Amino acid sequence: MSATVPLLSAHGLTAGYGASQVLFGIDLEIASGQVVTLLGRNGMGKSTTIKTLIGDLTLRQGSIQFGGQRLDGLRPDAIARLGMAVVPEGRQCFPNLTVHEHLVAFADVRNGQRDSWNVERIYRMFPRLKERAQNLGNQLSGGEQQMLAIGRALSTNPRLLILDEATEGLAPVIREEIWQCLAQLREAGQTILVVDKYVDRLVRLADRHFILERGRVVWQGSSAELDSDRSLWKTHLGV
Ligand SMILES: Nc1ncnc2c1ncn2[C@@H]1O[C@H](COP(=O)(O)OP(=O)(O)OP(=O)(O)O)[C@@H](O)[C@H]1O
Repeated sequence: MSATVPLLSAHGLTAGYGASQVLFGIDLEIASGQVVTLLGRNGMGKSTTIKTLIGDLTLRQGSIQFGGQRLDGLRPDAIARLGMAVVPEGRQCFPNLTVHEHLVAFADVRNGQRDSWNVERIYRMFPRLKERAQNLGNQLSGGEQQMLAIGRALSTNPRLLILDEATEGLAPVIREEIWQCLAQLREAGQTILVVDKYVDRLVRLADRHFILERGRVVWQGSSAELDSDRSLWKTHLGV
């Protein structure tokens, strides 16, 4: 736990879908500049936690503080404006917008922020997007769409970048490009929350990990702790 106030602090999150409760009191903290993961087998509540953090799903109990502000009850667009950007599962690029249009349409330069993400900086991170600048969203490969989804999220200059299964369905070489990009973002001080299943890669990328099981955090710790205890991998992650 960091000595300073965390960028994100969630306590006792309870949420679900209709009559079905999925989260049973999730506690989560992310310090500024940290890369944190949510791990767990399929259906354990990782995406539901993210949907609750970004306001897509109603928080039933508990509280969320982000950058010193309470988020409970705020709409997703208000939460996004406070600096939370999500790269969702399935990427969701617009078929009729060009790559360039995607990167300028949502751009937001936060006041006084140095080194902000403008379109040139995003093209430097993803040279392939520059080559494809005038192509439409539906003309891109899966990997290019994923890079665009990350670039679009960065264009809002988020304080917290959230990736939900960002490497799902990508070829190993493209997946590695995405990991490299996240490593560069980490070097640049970007705070990131990642959901993904490649634990062996995530222990090299991230600082801390939270393992979910049936809507509860059953373990949290550092990469070194997770790396050195393979029984956790077997028991909770099935790897
Ligand atoms: N829209 C929905 N309506 C009803 N139940 C849902 C909905 N989305 C998810 N669930 C259920 O909530 C539980 C948690 O799902 P969630 O997607 O959060 O899991 P996850 O840990 O992200 O796993 P996965 O890797 O499979 O996405 C599962 O039992 C799932 O079936």
